Amino acid sequence: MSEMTSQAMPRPADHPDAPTGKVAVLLVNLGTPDAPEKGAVKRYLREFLSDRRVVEIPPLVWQPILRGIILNTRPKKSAHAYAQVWGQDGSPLAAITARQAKALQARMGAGVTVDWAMRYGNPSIASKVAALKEAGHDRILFAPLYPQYSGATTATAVDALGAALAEMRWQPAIRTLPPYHDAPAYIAALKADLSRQISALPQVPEVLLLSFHGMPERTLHLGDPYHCHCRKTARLLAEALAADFPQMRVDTTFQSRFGKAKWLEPATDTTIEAEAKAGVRSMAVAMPGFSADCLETLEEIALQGRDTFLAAGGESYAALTCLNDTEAGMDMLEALVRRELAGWV
Ligand SMILES: C=CC1=C(C)c2cc3[nH]c(cc4nc(cc5[nH]c(cc1n2)c(C)c5CCC(=O)O)C(CCC(=O)O)=C4C)c(C)c3C=C
Ligand SMILES: [Fe+2]
Ligand SMILES: [Fe+2]
Repeated sequence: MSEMTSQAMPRPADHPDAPTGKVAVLLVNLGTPDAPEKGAVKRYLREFLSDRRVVEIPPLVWQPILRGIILNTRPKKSAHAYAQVWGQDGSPLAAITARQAKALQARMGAGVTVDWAMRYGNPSIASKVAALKEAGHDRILFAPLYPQYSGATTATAVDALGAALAEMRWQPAIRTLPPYHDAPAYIAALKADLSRQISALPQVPEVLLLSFHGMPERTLHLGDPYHCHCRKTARLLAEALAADFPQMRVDTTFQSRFGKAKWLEPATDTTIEAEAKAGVRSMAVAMPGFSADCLETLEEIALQGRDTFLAAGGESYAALTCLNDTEAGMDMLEALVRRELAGWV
């Protein structure tokens, strides 16, 4: 068949050659168990902690430890923690990410499809990328919702995207959202939302901790930019907040330590205790590295953190919420996404 004949032939809308040109945004976060139960948590932790981007110990050494010890002890403890924060609509991380996608869809209008996926557990990145392609999206903005880049979060999400694309004969075109730790829209959203929350407290706290998820300290020396990104976010945010709350001291800490290696310091839990013991009576903790509230913010910081602070002599403790699907948070997401979609829509 000549080129001319084939071009003259009418093409049905569902023909694979039909130029659909549909654009999608896929919001991605870490992932969470399907239920706050031992079995579901074990499946989730097996996938998560088998990721060589997350635990950088040779598999021949790590897998026996993971399967022989950790997966026999941690799921029960973690399931109990998840049960304390589980809501009507499931895991907070999944429920909030779904709400962010819905709110962004409303802002972007019918010209762009917005969906969400998780790096571990469900809904998987592979299933969503395949479904978007199937539905005629030939351009996808892949947006891992980690303001600070790390190998253990951003890179592994992009790895999973790459693995999904590797299964496709005809791939969609891809853009990925870069880290946004110092984006003016991000710092402005945090300043607005945290100022609102702090102003609603009975008093301005003496100390505000900016608590970021930790990482093994070794990753810093290997060149992972995560620690530097956290420090820069903290500096810009502290400068922005100083205008509204000049008396409030702002410090940076790292939470959620896992395993035996040395992690980034200072640690959030020991700092909360040390501050109370040193005479600080009122404290607030913000977690700017989390785009959505999750186990690590709602259980570790809001519940355990309060117990620690009060037991050490503190009197007033507030765990501030993440940007989630607040107006400020959605203004930021919309701005970042529109910037990345330039030329596509
Ligand atoms: C926001 C950035 C995150 C970084 C960086 C990060 C690194 C990291 N995490 C672990 C181990 C665990 N993290 C767990 C939960 C968890 N971690 C993040 C985010 C980051 N992790 C989130 C958003 C969550 C919450 C998930 C939820 O369902 O709500 C857990 C599981 C829970 C538990 O059993 O405690 C583990 C384990 C490592 C080892 C690591 C860096 C190498
Ligand atoms: Fe984590
Ligand atoms: Fe934790």
